[in-house]
Amino acid sequence: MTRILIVGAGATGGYFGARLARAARDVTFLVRPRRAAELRADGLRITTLEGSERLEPKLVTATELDGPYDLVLLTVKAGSLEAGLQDLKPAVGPRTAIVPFLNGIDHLDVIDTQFPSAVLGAVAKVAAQLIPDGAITVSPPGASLEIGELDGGHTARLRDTAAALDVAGFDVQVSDRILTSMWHKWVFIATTTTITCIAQGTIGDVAAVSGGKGFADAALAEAAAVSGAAGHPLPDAAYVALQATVTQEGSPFAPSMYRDVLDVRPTEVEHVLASLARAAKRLDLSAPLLNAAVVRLRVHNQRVANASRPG
Ligand SMILES: NC(=O)C1=CN([C@@H]2O[C@H](COP(=O)(O)OP(=O)(O)OC[C@H]3O[C@@H](n4cnc5c(N)ncnc54)[C@H](OP(=O)(O)O)[C@@H]3O)[C@@H](O)[C@H]2O)C=CC1
Ligand SMILES: CC(C)(CO)C(=O)C(=O)O
Repeated sequence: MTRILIVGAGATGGYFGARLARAARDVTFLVRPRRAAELRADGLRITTLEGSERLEPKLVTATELDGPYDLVLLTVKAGSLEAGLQDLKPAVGPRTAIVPFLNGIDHLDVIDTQFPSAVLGAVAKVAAQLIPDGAITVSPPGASLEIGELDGGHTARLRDTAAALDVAGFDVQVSDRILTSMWHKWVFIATTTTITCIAQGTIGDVAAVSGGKGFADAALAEAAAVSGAAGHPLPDAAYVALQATVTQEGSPFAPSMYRDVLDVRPTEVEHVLASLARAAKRLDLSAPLLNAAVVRLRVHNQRVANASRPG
């Protein structure tokens, strides 16, 4: 059976890992000592609209890793990427496939440098949150995972990975254009983060005020222009659908980075927003809203860092 290692048992790793464990896949979570203690004491607790469940997950810490796994789901945030890859070293062999859940695309090169040819492209979708008591809450509309070889190839490891991940609780799709899918999700996450973090409200809050829809439209236009100029244009129908989503009245939607702001946690501003703003600059595109959101979130991150400094 495919040996699966989930790096991180936070919102996404905990949810997808729990679904795989429930389906009797051979799943181990690589966690740090504090999370290991919490999970040993309280179990891995997941709450969805259908109810709550508790699992006793198989855990390992970095010093306990004893050899390669077949498949690694990398579910740490961007700020923990380098350290996570370092910890992961004993678990990656010549045949290990790594599936990263991170938004954006810069991590692909970082992983490839450390573990050449191991990484698959991936788009993870779920609205999940690790709450302060260590449980994970998941909101509708459900979860999915799209994976693919970066060169679009149809390899045996891709087929094996998809088969190992094909369980109840999330959809799995294989794509021969995974980089484009990653760019398009990046457009979505950067747009909704820009809208909600600058305006300090949900998508519905912004759509409800005068000027809100125009602001949301403009944020989408900036992000989509970068994707297009980078070689991944949004098809017209996808653009129109995104436009409807980001201007939808009554929408309670808020991306994970806005939830991070509300909960006073550091955001992935450099990886998700600043990187796209830099791409805009390289491509000679103007992106004033993206740049404003970058500054807004850098200030937030600085406040969080200052607050956690002793004295
Ligand atoms: N949340 C969401 O709805 C979605 C998030 N994403 C993306 O997925 C990624 C993960 O997000 P999310 O799951 O929300 O993040 P969380 O913060 O909820 O979970 C990340 C987990 O990684 C753990 N971790 C960090 N470093 C290590 C390490 N070296 N070894 C083991 N565990 C480690 C942290 O544990 P600790 O610090 O306690 O040790 C934490 O529990 C992000 O890039 C995000 O953008 C994508 C789709 C949806
Ligand atoms: C947009 C969403 C919820 C999709 O899974 C996401 O990736 C995030 O909020 O970080």
